[in-house]
Amino acid sequence: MSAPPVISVRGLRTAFGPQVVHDQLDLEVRRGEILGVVGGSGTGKSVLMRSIIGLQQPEAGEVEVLGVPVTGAGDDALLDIRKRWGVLFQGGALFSTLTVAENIQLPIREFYPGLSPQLLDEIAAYKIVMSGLSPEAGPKYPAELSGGMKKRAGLARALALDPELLFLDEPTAGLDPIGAARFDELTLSLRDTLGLTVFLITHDLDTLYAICDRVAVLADRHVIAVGTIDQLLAMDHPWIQEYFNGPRGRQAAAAVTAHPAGGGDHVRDKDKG
Ligand SMILES: Nc1ncnc2c1ncn2[C@@H]1O[C@H](COP(=O)(O)OP(=O)(O)OP(=O)(O)O)[C@@H](O)[C@H]1O
Repeated sequence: MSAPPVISVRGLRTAFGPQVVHDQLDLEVRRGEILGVVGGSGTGKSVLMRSIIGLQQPEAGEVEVLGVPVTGAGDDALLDIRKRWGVLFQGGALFSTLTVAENIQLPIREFYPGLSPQLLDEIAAYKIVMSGLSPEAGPKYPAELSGGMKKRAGLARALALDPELLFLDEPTAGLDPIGAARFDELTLSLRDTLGLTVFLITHDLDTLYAICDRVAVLADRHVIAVGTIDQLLAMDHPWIQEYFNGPRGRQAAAAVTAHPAGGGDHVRDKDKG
């Protein structure tokens, strides 16, 4: 019997006034996988993430996360489940008036108000190192960080409560290719060492090839396909073909073939198994 999905979305319908963003959208995310979510600009990837984490109430449909219904859940149920996921929003969403360490401590204080300042400092220092920042980043303010450091600080905050599930909204956007590849490696190694499930919105084809186990494609207001890249390539949907088989897609595929030590092998090997 297969394990229950970590995220289950059924029949989701989301609208803003007359604009219907999702209709009859279904999606399942499996435990331990890195699921890439792609789609043209404005197809509703971020809105989908917000619906899954209870920030956007759908007009219809059901969302379950870690076996807990999110749609229509009361504040108490949501509070309990929010502890079990971490979110890196687009742009990092760090509080500019707080240091990196204070940003990381914020969700911990919210859920565990009795912790001593010393313990909070220790936890923040641990998350900072875990996210690939140097310890000196702790007392810095977001304005003093580079784009890549901001992403890592946002990641450290997302990891603050030792989540089982991580949501990443365009984590490599705005990073140079080397910084983006390093962030991909970090995501992969955190998934492997912490046993995380990762819901990853991205436009970055290199990320998809390098670290995603499966990819969900959003178009026409729903998920039109989910599968490994090889499985998607076998479909004749025009957007999928243009996206993965266009010049950038072919370049990303070639990069994985040229550097077989990267995560792409892991994707393909896993698929074969
Ligand atoms: N709070 C809101 N109020 C009204 N419309 C919204 C709101 N949030 C999102 N939308 C609309 O929903 C649609 C989907 O937005 P979303 O941000 O999910 O797209 P996306 O697929 O993540 O795009 P991108 O790849 O450009 O980030 C867009 O047309 C957007 O304008």
